[in-house]
Amino acid sequence: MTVIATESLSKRFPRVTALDRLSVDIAPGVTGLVGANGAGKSTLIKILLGLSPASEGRASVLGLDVAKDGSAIRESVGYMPEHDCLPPDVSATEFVVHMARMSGLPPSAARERTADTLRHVGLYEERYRPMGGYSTGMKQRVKLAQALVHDPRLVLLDEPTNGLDPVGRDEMLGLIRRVHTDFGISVLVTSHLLGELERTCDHVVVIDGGKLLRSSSTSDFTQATASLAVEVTDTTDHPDGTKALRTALDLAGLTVQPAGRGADGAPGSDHVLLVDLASEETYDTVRDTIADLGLGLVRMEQRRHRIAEIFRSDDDADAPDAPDGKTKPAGPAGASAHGNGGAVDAA
Ligand SMILES: Nc1ncnc2c1ncn2[C@@H]1O[C@H](COP(=O)(O)OP(=O)(O)OP(=O)(O)O)[C@@H](O)[C@H]1O
Repeated sequence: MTVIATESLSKRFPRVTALDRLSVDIAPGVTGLVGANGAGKSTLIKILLGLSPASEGRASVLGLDVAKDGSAIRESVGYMPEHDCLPPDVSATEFVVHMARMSGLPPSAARERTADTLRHVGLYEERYRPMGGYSTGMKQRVKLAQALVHDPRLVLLDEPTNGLDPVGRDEMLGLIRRVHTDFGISVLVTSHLLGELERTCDHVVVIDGGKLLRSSSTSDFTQATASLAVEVTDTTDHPDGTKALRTALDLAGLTVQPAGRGADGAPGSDHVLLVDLASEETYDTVRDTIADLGLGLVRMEQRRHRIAEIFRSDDDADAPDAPDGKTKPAGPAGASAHGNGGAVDAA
């Protein structure tokens, strides 16, 4: 079963091709749509909602044709737009009730659902305050609440973590996950941060220049790219701390290489080591080895993923279909014609 299916979907504006023969099937669950700014994410969402016609190709949402059934789609689908769209003088309650009424709910059901959804997004206490005084995080929560209020089967969330600090991001990602686990609603969530979607989504679709780069389960992405970037200080005992650490980690049986220069030509650092994340214990081994050597730890973090790595893993695997058979990659050759390589980082 698919909730969203596109077939050779294209959208051309006079100066730019925003979507270029995009074919992808999205199953129920939480799916991340990742791409750099301008990759075509918002354009795809607008087509899926029946708000903007495609130039070519076909798309269906919940089995409905986007070209013909726009209003039926919008009845069953919630939409959280990217940009700020909240009237500053009204309260969250007034606004979400209004959106519920616009979706066809009778007044009492609209009030009830509004209270439930605002509670779900953690805005219950502040719900009667004018939204002009809300923080960015609170505004994002109201936008999420209005997308959920009419009890949709699917929600399309356009950059819901935009403008949030790391804590706010984590909270929003947790809420998004619970939209599916608590209510069974499928989610398509866009971001330019691959790393944050990896933590939240069952499946990740990557687009670049309007083309499909890759569509696969999140675990496939993580396995393909998991490594630990480690940077240490030098000491009097170890004037080249990085070298000493590399030798010790080799002896401890870990696979280590210098970060050097990235495959996409981005500058790396001679002082950063990349350690293959064989298991959770890798963290402990690295920490203990650094402590034994008496070195200072500057940073230890899961390595940032870059679009270039996705190209590389596609090459290595000869652009295979995902195990569930849903993937139809456009292939790295076509995708690399666009200039956004390296612009998508992990959170
Ligand atoms: N109405 C429009 N007229 C002309 N060009 C457009 C229009 N809407 C989008 N585009 C162009 O289409 C491309 C894809 O834009 P889109 O907004 O879908 O990207 P995005 O992945 O959502 O990026 P962002 O996160 O920056 O919004 C961009 O080059 C954009 O400038």
